[in-house]
Order: sequence, then structure tokens, then C-alpha cells
Amino acid sequence: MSKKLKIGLFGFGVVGQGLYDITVSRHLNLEIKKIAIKDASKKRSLPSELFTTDRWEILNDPEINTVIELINDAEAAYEIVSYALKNGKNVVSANKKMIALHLEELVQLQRKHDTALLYEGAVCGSIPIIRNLEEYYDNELLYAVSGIFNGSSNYILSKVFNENQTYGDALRKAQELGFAETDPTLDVGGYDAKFKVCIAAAHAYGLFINPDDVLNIGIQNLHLSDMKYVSEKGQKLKLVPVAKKRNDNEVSIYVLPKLVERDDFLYNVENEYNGVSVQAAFADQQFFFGKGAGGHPTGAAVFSDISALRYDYRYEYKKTLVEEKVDFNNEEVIQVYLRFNQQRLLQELPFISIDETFSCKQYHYVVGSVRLADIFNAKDAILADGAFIADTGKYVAHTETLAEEAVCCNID
Ligand SMILES: NC(=O)C1=CN([C@@H]2O[C@H](COP(=O)(O)OP(=O)(O)OC[C@H]3O[C@@H](n4cnc5c(N)ncnc54)[C@H](OP(=O)(O)O)[C@@H]3O)[C@@H](O)[C@H]2O)C=CC1
Ligand SMILES: N[C@@H](CC=O)C(=O)O
Repeated sequence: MSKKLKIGLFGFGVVGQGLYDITVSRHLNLEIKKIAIKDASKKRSLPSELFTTDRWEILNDPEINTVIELINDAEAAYEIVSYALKNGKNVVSANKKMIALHLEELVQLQRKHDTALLYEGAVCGSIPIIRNLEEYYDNELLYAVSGIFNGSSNYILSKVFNENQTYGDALRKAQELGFAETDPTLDVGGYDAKFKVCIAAAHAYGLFINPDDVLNIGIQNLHLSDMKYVSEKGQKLKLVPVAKKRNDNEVSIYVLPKLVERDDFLYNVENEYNGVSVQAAFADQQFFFGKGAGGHPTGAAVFSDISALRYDYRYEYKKTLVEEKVDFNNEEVIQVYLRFNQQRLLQELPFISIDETFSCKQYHYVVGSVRLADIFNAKDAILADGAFIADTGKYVAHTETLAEEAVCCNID
């Protein structure tokens, strides 16, 4: 027999309303008792008695056993979620920024207070990736989790490449459709994808990472010359977060635009759709595809978490408990395309090797190998130059191997 859920809902925006539509169309054993919002003067589609601007009406109501947190303010969300967990309420949240910034502590709170926090909707909207990483890949050796994790930037890239829309128009449309974050820099700057991949890494590898230590550069400096380069090569450009094993003990995590070949599953992922590729030792490559943003797709993931709470489902974070720990670092070497304006940028971003160069009056580009740590250190300079950097996806031997080769060949 499933538990009756008495719900306090925080947020009645794109996702909150999407979730509400789903709950009224499916008859689970649950009731939304109160909805907390911020602006009391906004017109609502439901009776006014259902709404409050006082969070304590929900948090201190002993009848409410489940809090659904769907607000667009990560700091307030952290206060609400941690208070609820400490006070015996289970929580569902879609707030990837809040979760990624506080995950380790939120896991401790769940353990200490015997409460559950579920957040499938926080990573890739409707795609059920967290529960799969947690349960299905429980004992599988995972080499890599990567893909398209941000619907807004993918929507923008689809519109500018396939429909000749301007970047600004496409971004505005993504905002109108409710895909973009309140601050869209989070989307186009690769922060949102970074928060999501950090959460995924906790379930894939048992790693709690400070997102500030992870490289993220997005599509914000995309220029016509970059689009020309990509199209001439018959490739597509996607914003791709990567979490991959370098060896038994080390994991690399980063977010960069990526040049994608026609035979890559990501090539055909367009608009607000997301795609998650899991590379596992025995299952080999698997690909999950679905809507990554929007009220109903995200609401569906939140609804599935609510449904799971009726049966006391919780994440066990099993991989954080194993003895053989893995570490995160930025030592990986990748091949990148870098289009830039000022030659001095190459002093800030030291290339290990250069495979292709081009120069004209307006701009220059190089294709070559570079350490993630060096891109991380040069991030501000890259963005200030107006440069655009993208992972070519071409395999590069690890730094140690390159260093060994340099010694063999007597290269400095
Ligand atoms: N949009 C999407 O496709 C997806 C969004 N998410 C995440 O879901 C969350 C909600 O996003 P979304 O629905 O798009 O956001 P919206 O901006 O559409 O809605 C935000 C809601 O939060 C309410 N709110 C803000 N601050 C507070 C507060 N302190 N107390 C109570 N209510 C508050 C707002 O109130 P009011 O109505 O009064 O303004 C509004 O109802 C975010 O964390 C987002 O990152 C996750 C996956 C997909
Ligand atoms: N802004 C996000 C919303 C879903 O997480 C996105 O565009 O993917």
C-alpha cells in the first residue's frame, strides 16, 4: 500500500505549473495542500487560498510530509530544502544549482535525519538518468557519462545553425518558451550543464566535487567564423559536459562546446532535447534521449520522484561508500579548436602541440592539444578576448604519455 503524500509545493512557475497539470491528470494518493510563491500580486490559475508567500506555512505544518521545491532562487531553495530535511519531511527538487553546490551536505542531512531528497528533474529534464546511474549501473564499471545536458543552449545552436536565426533571437525564444534559467548566462555559459554533470558524477563515480573547480566554457562567444568552420567540416556544434575516467583512480570533468561528427548520437539531438551517453565496461555505449527542459517534461520527472516517495524510495549513494575512491583533476589533455582575436592569448593558454593554424585580418584559429588545467586558468582571458573554444573530440594521449614521448625525442 502506498503512503499518502501531503505536499507543500514551492514555486508555481514553468515547472511548478507543469507538475500541477500532471498531478491533476493522474490520480495518485496525494494532495497539494499549499503552494508558496514569491509575488502575491501575480494572477494565478488556482484559488488564492492555495497560495502563500510565507514559507513557514509549509515548513512548520506537521501535516505536510513532502516538500516539492521548484523555485528559481538557489539560496532560498537551499534554506527551504535543508530545513525540510532536518525536520522530517522528504523533498523533491529540480534545482541543479542548489543541489550541485550543496550535495555532500544534503546527503549527510538525509542520512542523519532519515529523510529523502530526490532530484531526477534537476539533470536533463525528463531523462531518467540519476536513478539509472544509481541503480542500473550500480556495479557496472563506468568509463564516461557525457552528452547534451542543457536544453536552452542546444535550442539556440539548432536555431542559429539550422534556421539562420540570430543568437539573440534564439535566446529570447528559449526564454519565452520557459527553457532558460532566470539568468541565461547559466545556460549559455555552461554553468547549468556543469551543475548537472557534477550531480551525475556523484551517482556515477561516488564523487562530490566543488563545481567551482570544474572548467565550464559555453557558447557565449560563438561567431559566424566558428559556424563556417563547423559547417565546412560537415560537423555540428553542441555544448557537451563530460565526466570520464582517465584511469582507475582519476576522473576528468569539464564542459565545453564540442565539434560533433555525423555518426555521433549527439549529432541529431536538436532544440530543447537532451541526450546522455553512458560508456560502460560491459554494456558498452548506451544513449538516453528526451526533452531536457520545459514545464511538462521536467514536471514528469518531478512527478516520478513524488511517486517513488510513496514507496519510500531514496538514493543510497552506494558509490560514495566504496573503499576504492576516485579523484577528480584537470590533468586531461584534449584537442581543441580555438578561434581568437589577439595573439597574446596564446601566451595565456599554452598549447602542448599545434596541428593546424589559420590567420586572416579579422581573426585567427589554431587546432591543437592543451591541458584542461591550462584552459581552466585561461578562462577569463579566453572570454575577454571574445575567443571561442571547442573540444574537437579527437583522441589525445594522456599528459604522461606525451611527456614520455617528449623525453624520448629530446623535446623540451
Ligand atoms: N524551466 C525548465 O525547463 C527547468 C527548470 N528547472 C529548475 O526548476 C526550478 C524552477 O524553474 P522554473 O519553473 O523554470 O522557474 P520560474 O521562474 O518559471 O518559476 C519560479 C517560481 O519560483 C517562485 N519563487 C521564487 N523565489 C521564491 C521563494 N523564495 N519562495 C517561494 N517561491 C519562490 C516564483 O514565484 P512567483 O510566481 O511569485 O514569481 C515562481 O513561481 C529552477 O531551479 C530551475 O533551474 C529544472 C529543469 C527544467
Ligand atoms: N535551463 C535549463 C532548464 C532545464 O534544466 C535548460 O535549458 O536545460
